[in-house]
Amino acid sequence: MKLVLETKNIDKHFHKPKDFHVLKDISLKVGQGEFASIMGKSGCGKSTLLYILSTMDTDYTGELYLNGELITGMPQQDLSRIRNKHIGFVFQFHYLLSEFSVLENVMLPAKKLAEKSHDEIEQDAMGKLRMLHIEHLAQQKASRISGGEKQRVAIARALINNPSILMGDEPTGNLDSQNSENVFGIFKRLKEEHGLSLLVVTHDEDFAKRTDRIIEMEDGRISS
Ligand SMILES: Nc1ncnc2c1ncn2[C@@H]1O[C@H](COP(=O)(O)OP(=O)(O)OP(=O)(O)O)[C@@H](O)[C@H]1O
Repeated sequence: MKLVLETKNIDKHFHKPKDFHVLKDISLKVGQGEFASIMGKSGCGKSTLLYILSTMDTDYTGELYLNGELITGMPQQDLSRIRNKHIGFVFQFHYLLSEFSVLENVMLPAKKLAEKSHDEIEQDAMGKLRMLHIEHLAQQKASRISGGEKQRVAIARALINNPSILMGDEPTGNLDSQNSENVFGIFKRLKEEHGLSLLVVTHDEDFAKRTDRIIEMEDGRISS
């Protein structure tokens, strides 16, 4: 199986207010087309780990590989490009720009990457909206759509640069059960129809049970 994400022996300490060994010897692998979830008690280090895996935090020891390439130690400028191109991120809160239209929000990460023309990016963005059955919302202001719709727009935005992996930090944490189910269905379809890899931190056992693999964390370690 082709590996999309791999870590070797990741350790991290917080130094303030006192030394705290938050991540301990984290080695994990996520293959192409794999849908994995991370579970564990509040405070066990899940978000801290996801921050490192998504290349936003570089203050750790050990190694992080994306598509077989060593990411650890790369200059910030390269990291930001790799992040934008290869990693999609969906948070608990959608972080859409409320005064921009849905379409403009989805186009933003592709504009930042600046590899395609405005028209191509617009076509791609409409394609993602169609895929998520929200193309009718394209011209709506982001502030004027429902919570479930906002999360689907956030997923479309995370997919606009065709990432290798989609990461989620409690992506259904703010949603009711019907909208959570919709998001699970979308993730499953992305895996099955598009071969996307997904790694999702969740407290929702029902969600996690239906992923390919649950990575259990306990006190900064992977326990199973
Ligand atoms: N910047 C920081 N400085 C010091 N300690 C921190 C910092 N950020 C997080 N922590 C601590 O590190 C531990 C792990 O936090 P983290 O947010 O990764 O946990 P989590 O498993 O994602 O929790 P939750 O499920 O509640 O979101 C917690 O004890 C937290 O208080």
